[in-house]
Amino acid sequence: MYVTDQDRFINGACEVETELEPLGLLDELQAIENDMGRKKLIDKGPRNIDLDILLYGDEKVQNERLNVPHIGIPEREFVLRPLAELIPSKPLYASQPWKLVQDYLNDLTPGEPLSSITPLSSTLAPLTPLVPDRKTSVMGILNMTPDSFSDGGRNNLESLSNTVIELVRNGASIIDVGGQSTAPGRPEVSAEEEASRVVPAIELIRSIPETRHVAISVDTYRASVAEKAIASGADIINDVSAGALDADMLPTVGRLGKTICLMHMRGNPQTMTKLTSYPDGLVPTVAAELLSRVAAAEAAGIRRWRIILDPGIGFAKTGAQNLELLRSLEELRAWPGLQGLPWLVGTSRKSFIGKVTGVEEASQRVWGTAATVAAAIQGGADVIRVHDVREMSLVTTMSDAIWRARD
Ligand SMILES: Nc1ncnc2c1ncn2[C@@H]1O[C@H](COP(=O)(O)OP(=O)(O)OP(=O)(O)O)[C@@H](O)[C@H]1O
Ligand SMILES: Nc1nc2c(c(=O)[nH]1)N=C(CO)CN2
Ligand SMILES: [Mg+2]
Repeated sequence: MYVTDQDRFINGACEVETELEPLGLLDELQAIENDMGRKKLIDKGPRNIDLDILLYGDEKVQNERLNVPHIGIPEREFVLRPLAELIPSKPLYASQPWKLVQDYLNDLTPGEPLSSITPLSSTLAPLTPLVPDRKTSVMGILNMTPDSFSDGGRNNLESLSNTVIELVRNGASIIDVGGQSTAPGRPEVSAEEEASRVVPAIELIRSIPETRHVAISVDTYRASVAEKAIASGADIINDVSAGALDADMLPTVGRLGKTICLMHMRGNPQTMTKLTSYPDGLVPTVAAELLSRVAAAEAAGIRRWRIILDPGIGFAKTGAQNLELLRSLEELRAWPGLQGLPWLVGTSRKSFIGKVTGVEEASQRVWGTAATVAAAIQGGADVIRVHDVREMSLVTTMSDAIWRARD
């Protein structure tokens, strides 16, 4: 990981007993590194020894010299694997699915190539797209737009706080905060206005004990909004344009080291409804266009293990194309160059469901949405993005029981 142009090296974890305080222990470890003649010329590059403190009992340390738990743990399988061997009984993250990751890591044959682990936050178990019995994550939509079709504006912090607590109680492990609608033809708001809608929501979620551990995603295609959101505590940037609408987006997320969702779309929300021609086939074209966004993201410094893909249901697609994509998720997941990356699928209440079922009112499209969620999970989705969190969490649990069994 990080610097791949270097010799192979060995990683291990060990448990020690010490009377040293955390900073004293760091001093001791650094003295050993120095004694061994450590030279570090490239950040994360070759060095003859590296001694890090991963955990210190259950203590948390946060100062300019030391962060414990080590902030690199959630994205480093070379750390997770020896840790899982060492402390199989200790869940390292707040949420339950971590146990599954730990069991999975413990089952791996030593020496197997590293598999893929996508961190969502520093407290939530990462996505493990290659684990057959992984649980699908539910991303709950929190619209902070006054024009949203789902639930209107939310100015009142107390009711907002109840809303997010409810989302989490009902099964959301990720909250997707949006300050501007990307539905076809909705008005654009200024970046300042958009940031002023999402930042207070992020701060609020981080301040409520019950929701502090969820991952916060921000639905934006603007780099300046992403930067402010991350500064307020967001973990994931959900960019419906996959970085194409703002040249600063990919470098910003790369620099800040966060996870990004790259969604397939064409044009912008104003023009996309006309851009539905796929003469070389829908699935091959969506795959190829996503491959080029992945390449752009990596070139901008975003780590491959911090990328989530999304077929972009309802974006530059006809109703029939949305259905075809839902049917083809397995093929997309297996596409050469895209294997091992996690997928998010967002179908919730969208108009193709209205078209098929004849339900005009978006908020009444719950049953139709349920069928799409089941289909997405059958196709291998790792995250589903929904409005009706309670109902769709039940659909997810049931779909996982059917499709995410180990055999
Ligand atoms: N838990 C920790 N263990 C060790 N060093 C830490 C920890 N938290 C913060 N640091 C700081 O990180 C600095 C850089 O560490 P080092 O040069 O070993 O980087 P590295 O090992 O390449 O990176 P990483 O620690 O991310 O693997 C150290 O000087 C130390 O002050
Ligand atoms: N990642 C992702 N983000 C979205 C999606 C979607 O399908 N996927 N749909 C939206 C419009 O409802 C808004 N944002
Ligand atoms: Mg180190």
